[in-house]
Amino acid sequence: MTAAIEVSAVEKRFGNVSIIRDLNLSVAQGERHAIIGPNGAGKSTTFNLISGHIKPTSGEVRLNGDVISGLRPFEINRRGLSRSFQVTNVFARMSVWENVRCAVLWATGHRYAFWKNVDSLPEVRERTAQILDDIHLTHRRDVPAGLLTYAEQRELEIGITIASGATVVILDEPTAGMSHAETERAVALIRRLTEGKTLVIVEHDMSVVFGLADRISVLVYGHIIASGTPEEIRRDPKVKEAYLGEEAH
Ligand SMILES: Nc1ncnc2c1ncn2[C@@H]1O[C@H](COP(=O)(O)OP(=O)(O)OP(=O)(O)O)[C@@H](O)[C@H]1O
Repeated sequence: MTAAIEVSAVEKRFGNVSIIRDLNLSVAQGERHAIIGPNGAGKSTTFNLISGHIKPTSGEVRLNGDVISGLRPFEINRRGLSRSFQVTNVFARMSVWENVRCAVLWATGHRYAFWKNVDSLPEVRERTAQILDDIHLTHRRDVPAGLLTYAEQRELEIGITIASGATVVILDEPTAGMSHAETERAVALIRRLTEGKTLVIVEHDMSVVFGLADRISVLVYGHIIASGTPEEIRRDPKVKEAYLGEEAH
C-alpha cells in the first residue's frame, strides 16, 4: 500500500548550516508514528518540511504517493494533511464555538463565505457541535478561547487539527506544559480522534510516545538513526547511546 507520508533523501540547509541531512521517513496508512530526539535535533524543522512551511534544499516529500514538496501549506492542507504547532495557535478573542466553526468552514469548502450567515448552514452547525462534544468543550462553547485554561486551549487545538477532516494529522508536542492528569486526558483524546487516520507526533514525554506510537523514529543531528516498533527502539543500542540513555534500561 502507498505510504501516507514518504520523505526521501531530504536535506535542509539554512545558509551554510545543514540542519536536516539525508532524511528518510516512511509512515504507513493508519499508523501512529512518533518522532523523538534531543533538543535541536530538527524535529520541528522536519514537520515544517512535511507541512510546506519550509521547502527542502533537496529531496522529496510525498503525501499518499503525490509529491507535495514545493506546494504551499494550504495546498498541502487541502490534500488532506493537517498540523498543529508547538505553540498554541487558537484565535484568542473568538469563542470556542467560532474557533471550531472556522476549521469546519474550511474543511467543508465554505472557506470564503464570510458574507453568509454561516450558522444557518446545518452541516456546519452539526459538525461544529459534534467536534465540541468530541473534545468535551460543549460547556465552554461561548467562552473566548483565550480565557480557557492552558490544557483546554491545547485540547481545542488538537480537536481543530484532527477534526478538520484531514486523513493525515501531525501534532507538534501536543502535551507540552501539561500536568500528568491533563496529559493522560489529551492522549485519550488523541487516540480517540485519530482512530482510522495517520498520525505523526513529536513528543518529549516518553510515556506518551511508548504508549501511543505503533512505530518510532529517532532523529539526531537532522538524521534518522533508527525507525521501528517501540520494542525495537527500546532495544536499539544506537538509540540508547544517542538519546534514551539510562531511561531505556
Ligand atoms: N529558520 C531557521 N534558520 C536557521 N536555523 C534554524 C531555523 N529553524 C531551525 N533552525 C535550527 O535548526 C535546528 C533544529 O531546530 P528544530 O526546532 O527543528 O529542533 P527540534 O528538534 O524541534 O528542537 P526542540 O526539541 O527543542 O523543539 C536548531 O539548531 C535550530 O536553531
